[in-house]
Amino acid sequence: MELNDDNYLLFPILLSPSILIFIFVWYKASKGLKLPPGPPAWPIIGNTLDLDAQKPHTWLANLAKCYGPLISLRLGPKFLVVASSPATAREILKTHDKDLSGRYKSRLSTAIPDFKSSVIVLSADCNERWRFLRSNAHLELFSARAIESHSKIRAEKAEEMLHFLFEKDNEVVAIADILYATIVNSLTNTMLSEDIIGLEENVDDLRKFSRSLIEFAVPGMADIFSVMEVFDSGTKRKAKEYKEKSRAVWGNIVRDRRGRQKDFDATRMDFLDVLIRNSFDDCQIFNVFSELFVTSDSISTTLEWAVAELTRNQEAFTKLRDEITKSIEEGTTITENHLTKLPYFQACIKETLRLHPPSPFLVPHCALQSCKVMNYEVPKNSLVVVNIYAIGRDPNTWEDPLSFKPERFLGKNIDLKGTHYELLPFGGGRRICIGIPLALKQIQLLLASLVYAFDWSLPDGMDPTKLDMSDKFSIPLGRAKPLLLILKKRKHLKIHIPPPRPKI
Ligand code: HEM
Repeated sequence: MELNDDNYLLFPILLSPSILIFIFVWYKASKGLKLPPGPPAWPIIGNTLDLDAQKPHTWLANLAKCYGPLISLRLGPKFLVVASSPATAREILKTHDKDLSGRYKSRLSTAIPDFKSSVIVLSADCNERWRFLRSNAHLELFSARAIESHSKIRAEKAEEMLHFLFEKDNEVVAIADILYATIVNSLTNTMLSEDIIGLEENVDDLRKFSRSLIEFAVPGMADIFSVMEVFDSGTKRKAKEYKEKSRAVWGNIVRDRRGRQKDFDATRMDFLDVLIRNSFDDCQIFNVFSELFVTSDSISTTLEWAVAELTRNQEAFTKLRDEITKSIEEGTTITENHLTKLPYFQACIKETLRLHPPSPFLVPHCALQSCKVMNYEVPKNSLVVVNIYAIGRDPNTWEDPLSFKPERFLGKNIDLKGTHYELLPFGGGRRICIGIPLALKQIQLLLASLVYAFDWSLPDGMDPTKLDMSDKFSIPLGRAKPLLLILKKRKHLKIHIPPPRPKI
């Protein structure tokens, strides 16, 4: 029998008297702690059955309204601590950053060979290996020099997307899929100098693989209730699937490159060469790449939300297009550098990330040490999350929080670098996202290209103000229904878009 996260029927059988005694002792001991407030918990199972797995972000936001900006819940014998205000986020990501900078070590992550020595996002703590990978990824992919040197790749991929969409002129397109394939290829070209998917291909399989990695960062039922380990065949199966799929995606590329190392040309070195030359084995390389490529989904999801919001808010769309148009010289291409100087454009991106953060809880942190946050105990090994979805929609922080109003950011000194605790789409502290510069460049270039090159409309003459904006919980937090859009190439485009380069 396979254990899955919805399977609670085994509890009565599993809870033998000795286990009950153990949990009772633990429960009594934790009673003495002054934990953050939270909803009443059942003995033994805690709040596990209360958790709304369909909409945890809104459920936890509502709990914060009842119990305050720092709450605690019990997942069996484990604690979950949730911060839902700028002040409590600051406590987690700045004041207690060192103690709370761990990641959850799930059974799934320990079932993969060499996992802990080849991941950044999911590294259980900030150890030497994490530092090595983080600094090398920074140097090769995200430093100012690296970002600049890869700008050609991003421009080429944006042009490929435009040509593809010109071909689909006036047809209905699932815009997130095309953006996703564009971003995946842009990222894999940056990391290992190759495309891995065609724009016309179905992206579902690749996206499914990418989303399966999220499960590595959170506890499943067998993590929470160790008595269930005996029934847990799901972990083994998922680990096997991950290994097979990661080999299928990266295996040939890595094998090929190893074969070409004798002709190594230092002037064309990419991140894959760096890993090979630092003696990473195949599995380790697959882990590094799988983890980094997951982020393409966050970028395309952000763009899909931005396009949906701008479709619904015609006034904002017109203002944005005017600003972009004025900044482009006749006969030139859209370039990344001038986009950073457009205030309304930057405000639209911040406003999208405020309302629709792809990671509504960041990547869950884990307490490496017990510590006191705002006079409450956070026990060692607690799972600690910041509900940035709740913070972004809190009327105590934002006026008219549910409306898309980029103007709110104009003239305000609020950036995305993790020190303005009311806006934290990339997290903060030592586990802050290292891909911020790349993610922003990519979002800016692709959004500007779509706004500038096309007139947008919805299928069947649908009224844009009636567009359904519901979300469906997943990581990244995406739209409940994919955005279907008709893009019509604008007449008299004054930018130059070179013809696509023939594929070799
Ligand atoms: C819209 C796009 C993106 C969003 C919203 C985003 C968001 C985040 C968030 C919330 C975290 C966790 C921060 C925390 O735990 O406090 C994170 C971590 C990370 N991100 Fe991103 N990210 C994006 C794009 C990227 C890209 C393009 C890359 C690289 C290719 C990247 C690489 C990483 C890495 C390596 C970490 C782990 C840092 C660590 O644990 O030390 N991200 N990101």
